[in-house]
Amino acid sequence: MVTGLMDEARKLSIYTAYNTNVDAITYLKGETVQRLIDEFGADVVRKRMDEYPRQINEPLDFVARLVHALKTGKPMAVPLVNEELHTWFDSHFDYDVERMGGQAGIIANLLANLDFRRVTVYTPHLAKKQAMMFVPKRNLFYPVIEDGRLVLKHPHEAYREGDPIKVNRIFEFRAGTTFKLGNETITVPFSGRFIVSARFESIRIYTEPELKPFLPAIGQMSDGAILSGYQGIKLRYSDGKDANHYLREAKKDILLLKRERDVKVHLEFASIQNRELRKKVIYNLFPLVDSVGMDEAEIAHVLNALGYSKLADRIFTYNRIEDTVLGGKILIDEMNLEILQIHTIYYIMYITHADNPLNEEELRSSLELATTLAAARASLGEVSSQEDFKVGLNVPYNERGEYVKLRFEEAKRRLRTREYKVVIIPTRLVKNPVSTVGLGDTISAGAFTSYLAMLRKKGAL
Ligand SMILES: Nc1ncnc2c1ncn2[C@@H]1O[C@H](COP(=O)(O)OP(=O)(O)O)[C@@H](O)[C@H]1O
Ligand SMILES: O=P(O)(O)OC[C@H]1O[C@](O)(CO)[C@@H](O)[C@@H]1O
Ligand SMILES: [Mg+2]
Repeated sequence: MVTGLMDEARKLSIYTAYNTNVDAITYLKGETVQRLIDEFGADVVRKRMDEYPRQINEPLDFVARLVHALKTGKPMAVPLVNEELHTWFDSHFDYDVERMGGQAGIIANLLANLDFRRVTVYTPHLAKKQAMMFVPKRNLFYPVIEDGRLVLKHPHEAYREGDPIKVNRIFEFRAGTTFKLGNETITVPFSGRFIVSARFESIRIYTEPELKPFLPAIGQMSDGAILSGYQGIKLRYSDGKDANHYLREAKKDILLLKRERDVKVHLEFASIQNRELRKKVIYNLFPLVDSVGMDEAEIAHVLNALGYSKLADRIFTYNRIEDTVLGGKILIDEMNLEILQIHTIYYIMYITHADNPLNEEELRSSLELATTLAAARASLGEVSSQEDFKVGLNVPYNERGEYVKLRFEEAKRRLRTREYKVVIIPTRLVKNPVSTVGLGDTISAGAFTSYLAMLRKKGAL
């Protein structure tokens, strides 16, 4: 059934923007973490963990946030604001794997590999190295303006010498890894990734002014748009520009995309450490988009920014289904979203209003496709073809699958859900994933496009 749905989804044309980067991946071993802790001293690390730095200014900030992430097993991302630290990272870690990073880049490659009709990707900075990380597929395009006209070229033909390049450091951690923090023995509870996101002045999240007038045309030729990268906006820049400026432009972009055709827009949320910025992104952009996707740490952060700090703490600490449903209901109501998708390690959930054109079974099948796609990527490292997708079908549901369903039924009885459609599926979880970074992007791309495919079949797109 999901294979048939994938065939439908593949008929779509998708636009995706804004963020791409190079992910430099390190696979963390217990000894590596131990060495870091020993270098700074357990007490010093613990003290900095209590201070909970929101950005990385010096190596100790990194070590403290990394150890915190490992202790909770949560997917976290912390901005790196001090460019000089690259040298420190280089002296402490080997980066064997370099690959496409950033929601827009990952999703563009994925959908192109799955033979979608047309994938148009836009990223404001396209250095040669970045461009070459795009897959050599003929259905993949980058918009270029030539003689005042919109021309679609493959990213390999569209790079600009001299564009800045952004490198994020990814630390993949695995459940069961152990190390000691002083007397405390820490065992990592879940596999995941810790992202050190480069946040430097030179990288901006925006559409170049020459391209902007063509956004209505791009919207018109697309069945859906997947936008992300807003987490990369900084509150202030030295040239006087600020987050308000970039968010105003981001709002214009969405309205322009929708001008000629009410193209559905999905926003893939990513961790924003700064609460002020997080709030701005939520309040400015969520009301303009149709669909939002995020992970469990992110929904907790979002609810916190909206003032629901107790609920946020509960989700962050216990990840209970009932709390996530409650949080999801709050979010789709306050932001009037058409659909919200939350992915967690054990389950994926959709929440819509009761009048959504799709029925619960259809919504579930969209999530089934999403987890199958993620399982394929986790097994293989990359989904390079339609055939690869099928690998996901052989990955069993996680061992808590039945428990998840039970708790969900309980939650539905306890909470008022009549005005909503809430569906959940257990994840297909790969025991030894090649990597986990980008699996959430994969889930969201699979979920949103299959959702669109079903809407289209019903004449609701
Ligand atoms: N080993 C695995 N096998 C299959 N799916 C996984 C595995 N590990 C994580 N996932 C899925 O990937 C999601 C990660 O999403 P997210 O935290 O948004 O990552 P990213 O932002 O790096 O894409 C999890 O919520 C889970 O559903
Ligand atoms: O927030 P940034 O720096 O744009 O980075 C996003 C990060 O999220 C991912 O896209 C995974 O979701 C990584 O590939 C990337 O490093
Ligand atoms: Mg994510």
